[in-house]
Amino acid sequence: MTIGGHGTDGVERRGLMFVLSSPSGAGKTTLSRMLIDRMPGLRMSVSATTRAMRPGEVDGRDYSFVDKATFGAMVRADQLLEWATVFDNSYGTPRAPVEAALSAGQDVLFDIDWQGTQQLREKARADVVSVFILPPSAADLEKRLHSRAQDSDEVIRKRMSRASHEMSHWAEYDYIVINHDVDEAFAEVQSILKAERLKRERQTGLVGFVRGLQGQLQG
Ligand SMILES: Nc1nc2c(ncn2[C@@H]2O[C@H](COP(=O)(O)OP(=O)(O)O)[C@@H](O)[C@H]2O)c(=O)[nH]1
Ligand SMILES: Nc1ncnc2c1ncn2[C@@H]1O[C@H](COP(=O)(O)OP(=O)(O)O)[C@@H](O)[C@H]1O
Repeated sequence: MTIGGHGTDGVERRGLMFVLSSPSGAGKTTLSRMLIDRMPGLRMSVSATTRAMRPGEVDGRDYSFVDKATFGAMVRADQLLEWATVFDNSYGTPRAPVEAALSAGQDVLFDIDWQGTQQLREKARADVVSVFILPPSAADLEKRLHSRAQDSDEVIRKRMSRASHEMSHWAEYDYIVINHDVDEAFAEVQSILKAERLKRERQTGLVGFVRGLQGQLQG
C-alpha cells in the first residue's frame, strides 16, 4: 500500500502514516494545522463523521460531514480504512485518498483516536508513527475546551469526563508530547516527523544511491 516517492534529498522512500491523538482539547487540531502548513510532503487525512459541524468548520476541509445512513453505507462498502464511535458519533478514515497520497510519495497525517490508531497499526505496522499529545494539567485542558468556544457546557463536561479514559492509552503510542507551549510542542512533533522520514528502512532508494556514490568514487 505504501509505495514511496522521493524525499527532499531525491532518495526514494516509503510514505508514512503520522498519527496524532490526544484527549479532546489538548491541541491536536492546532498542531495538525501547523504541520500541514509548514511541512511539505504531508497531507491531512480528512475523516468522515456523523457529528454536527462546529462554527468555523468547513465541510471537506475539517471533516466530511455525513449522516448516519451514509456512514453505514461507507462501512459496508469497505471504503473506510478504520472507523470508531467517539462521543456517540461515528468517525472514520476514507481509504482511497490515503492510498492515493501514499502511492504519490506523500506522508499522511491522521487526527484520530486510540481505537483508530490500533486499527491502522494492525493494518500497516511498519508505516505508522504515532504521537500522543498530553495537556500540561486538567485545568489547562478545561480552559482550552472553553477557550475554543465551540461546544456547549454539556458537551465540554462530557469531553472532560472522557479525558482520563482516553489518556489511559498513552503507552500504546511511539512518542509522547506535552503541549505546554504550542510552538515548543510543534517543534517537537516536527522533529519526530523529520527523524522518522530519515529512518533507513523507509529510504528504499538508498541501495541505488550508495551504489551511485561508490561508482563516482571509483570512476
Ligand atoms: N478512529 C477515528 N477517530 C477519529 C477520526 N476523526 C476524528 N477522530 C477522533 O474523534 C475524536 C473527537 O473529534 P472531534 O469531535 O473533532 O473533537 P476534538 O477532540 O475536539 O478534535 C478525537 O479524538 C479525534 O481524534 C477518524 O477518522 N477515526
Ligand atoms: N499550548 C497551548 N496553549 C494554549 N492554548 C492552546 C495550546 N494548544 C492549543 N490551544 C488551544 O486550545 C483549544 C483546543 O485545541 P485543539 O487544537 O482544538 O484541540 P483538540 O483538537 O485536541 O481537541 C484551541 O482553542 C487552541 O487554540
